[in-house]
This record gives sequence, structure tokens and C-alpha cells, in this order.
Amino acid sequence: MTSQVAQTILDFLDQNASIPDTRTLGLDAAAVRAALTSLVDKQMVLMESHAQEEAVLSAEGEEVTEKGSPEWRLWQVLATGPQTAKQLQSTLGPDTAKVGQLNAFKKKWIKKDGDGFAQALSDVPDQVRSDLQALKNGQPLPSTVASEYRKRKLTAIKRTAYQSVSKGPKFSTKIAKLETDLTAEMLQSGAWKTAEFKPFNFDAEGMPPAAGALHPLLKVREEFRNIFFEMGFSEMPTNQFVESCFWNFDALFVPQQHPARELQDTFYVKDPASTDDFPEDYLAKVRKVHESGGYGSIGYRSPWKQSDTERLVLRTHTTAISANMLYKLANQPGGFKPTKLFSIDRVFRNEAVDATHLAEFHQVEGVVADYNLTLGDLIGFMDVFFAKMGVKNLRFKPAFNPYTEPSLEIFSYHAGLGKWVEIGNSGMFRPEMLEPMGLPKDVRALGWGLSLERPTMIKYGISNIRDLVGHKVPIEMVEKSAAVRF
Ligand SMILES: N[C@@H](Cc1ccccc1)C(=O)O
Repeated sequence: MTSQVAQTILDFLDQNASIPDTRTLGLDAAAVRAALTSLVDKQMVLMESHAQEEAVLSAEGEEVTEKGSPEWRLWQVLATGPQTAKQLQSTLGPDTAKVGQLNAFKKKWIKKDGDGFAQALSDVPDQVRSDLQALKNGQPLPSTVASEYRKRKLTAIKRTAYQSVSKGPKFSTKIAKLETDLTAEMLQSGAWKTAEFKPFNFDAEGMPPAAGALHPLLKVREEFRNIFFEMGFSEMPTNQFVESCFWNFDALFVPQQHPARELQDTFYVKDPASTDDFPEDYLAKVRKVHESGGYGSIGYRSPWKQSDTERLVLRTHTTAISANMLYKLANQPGGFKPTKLFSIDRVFRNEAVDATHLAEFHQVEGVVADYNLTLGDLIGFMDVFFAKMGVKNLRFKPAFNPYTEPSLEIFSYHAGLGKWVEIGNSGMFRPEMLEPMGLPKDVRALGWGLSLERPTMIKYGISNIRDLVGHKVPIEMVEKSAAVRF
């Protein structure tokens, strides 16, 4: 097909100096393009590409050529006498009546009559209809109305590409078959001396190798880990998905009546359903701070049940591990030392699944514990941490967590969405949480958390969080994401 089309083009050029518009050849446009590409490669022809825009009738424009413009049809209906807007709408349909009324008024074809409309002229020319009929018959639209009709969606723009062609330096009506390989026979016979070789195409893309690729979540996790290590953090052990309510909630001063603890938010484990493996004296202090306070707090002053703290859950946040680590830090041999810790792992929430929510996701969490840290340290730290990810100009909004005070939501401006989006949650851990652990009174700890999924989705242009899990979709996506370079 292509070679036939190429031959037709060459024969035509042999008889004529040039082809100003390839469309006049009456050949398939795609085949002409393919043939020209190969002829240009061989320098047999010279080609220039052009684009032409022309107005064509839209479905609405087509209707106007048959029934008249909305304004003319409205004016026509009023020939039998005045009508109200309601009546016009039921005769013409709401769309035609609305547009017709507007334009007929503008053209002064109709006038107000009581609470309705009447003809203002006894005869009007439907110029719109005759212009569109002329267009249908192949005449161009008068330039004065072209853009108006386009705005009214009576016409649409059709773009066509075409080429002009003239003879090239190696023009001939015979298409020589170019050799692609230098063979032993050519060398023996000496045919290589006169053979024409196909030039190498250095622009051709190679086949993507069928190699393994890392999942996008793993790649972004690696980026975060490197940032943490660069900033002197150590990784917390996160290999256990099941936690007691004690570490997941109570140690964090989350009241036992908190809604997050309810079945619709948290997955409780059935078997085994509970544990009693806790540091006794610490548990007693946690109980006391909930029930009656201490450390400058009045506590929650509500019932606290041992059976509730013993229940097992799929951890709802990695802050459960942070609490456990802070406790260990306070009670390690040699006492407390300033520390920076992080974790990146899976957490579970009993949520309705949709495009941006899953029942399990990954949390990126950091904790810094040191003497006399302030809110200024938290904000400054967030600026540095997020800047390392390429996220600048943060905004902070006061928020609430049972275990931090003050608490700050972190926002960043998303240029693509044109708005500020929440990228993390943070705060200074409360004394009610830190002091029962046995941390020195002047030690402060700041923490923050964010999901791993959101930055991954932004980076890889994934709009549905469900595409990050499962089987079939991810394989294609993982391979595609292998092409995205850091
Ligand atoms: N645990 C919080 C994140 C956080 C961690 C540490 C301090 C403050 C907030 C969350 O689930 O969103």
C-alpha cells in the first residue's frame, strides 16, 4: 500500500513540478504520510507540512439549516399573536426558546408585550440560516460572523493536515530498495560498492527490557528512608501489625471513650483477642493519668477499663510504635539520651474504600526527643524535612490529636490542583503521655506523620489509590513507573 502510494506520488511529480496540496491526489491521508516519510528519508522528495482549519456545521448548525435559527423560529411562532415566555418554552423547547428570545431581542425582531412577547417587525431575514446553508454548500462563512457562529456552537473547527511536495535531490521514479545488511555475498561479488544502504535511525527507541521493577511505593519509601538517614534518624522496628490498645491508644493518652476506638474505625482482633503483657508500674501510671491526671493535668476523669487496654487491634497508626520506643528510651540503661527515630510501615483503619482511601495504607512517621524542644523546632524541622522532598512553602494549621498539644496540620500548595493540600499531621507530645513513661521533665518530643501513598500518587500520576494494591493493574503500573526517573 505504502509503496503503491509512493509510486503514485513519484509519477505525479515526474509530470508536474510539484504537488501543492497532497489532498488533491485523492489518496488515503495516513498512507500518503507514511509514503512521504520514506521518500523524504531517501531524499527523493522534499516535503512541507501544513495545517488547515475550516468551519464545519455542528449538529445544532445542521438543525438551523433545516428549521431556521432559534431567533427566527421564535419570531415565527409569534406571528399568530403575543405569547408568554412559558408558552414559548413549551412550543419551542427550553433551549431554543432561551437562545431565540435572547437573539431576537438583540436583533429587535421582538418586543415586550404585557408579561409576554410580540413581533416587532412583520418580516425578518434569517441571515444565520442562509449563511449556514451556504457553508453546507461549500462556500466559506463571511469573516464577520465566523467567530460569532463558533461561539454559538453552530459551527465547529475542523483541522486537516496536508503536505506540499516537490522533487528532492535524489528524485527518480524508481524506488530503489535500500540494503539493510552488508552480506558475505555482497562482499564476494563486489555488489557492496554500488549498493545503497539504509541509513541508521538513531532516533528509534529500543524495546523496553522485560526486567523486574520496584513498586512505586517501595521507591518512594526508599527516598524517605534516605532523607531520614541523612538527617541522623534511626529506624524503629515495625514488623508487628497487631498491637494492644494500650500502646495504640492508652499510652498515647487517647481517652477510652474516643470515637477512633470504635468498631467502625478500628479493626479488633478476634483470636487471640487480648494480651496482658505490659510493664505493670507504667500501666498503673497511665491508668492514673487517664482517671485523675497528674503532671499538671486533671486527666479525663472518666471510667478506665483494664479489659479495654488489653484488647488487640490492627495498629491504626505507627505512633503506637513511637510510644513504645519513647518508653524504652526513658527506661534504657544509662537513662534517656536525645534521639531521632522514624518508621515507614503499614497501618489499618476500618474505612469505606474509595479512590483516595484504603483500609490499609503506609505511614511515614518521625519522632525527635531532646531537652527543651519548642514548637519553633517542630516548624523548622518540618521545613527542612519537606524541603528535602522538594516540597517548599509549608503552611501550618492548628489541629487536634489527643496525644499532642499543640498539634499542627501541614499544608503544601499543589500547583496542579491549584490549592493547598494537607500533607501531614504533627505536634508536640503531651506531658500526660511523656511523663508517665519516666522521661525527664525537661525532655520534649515532637512527632509527625504522613501517608506514603499520597506523595507516591502525586509523583507517579496515579489518581486511584486502589491501583497501588492488588495483582493485575499494579504489574502494568510498576513496569510503567520503572521509566520514571528520580
Ligand atoms: N498519628 C498521627 C500522626 C502524628 C504522629 C506524631 C505526632 C503527631 C501526629 C496520624 O495518624 O495522623
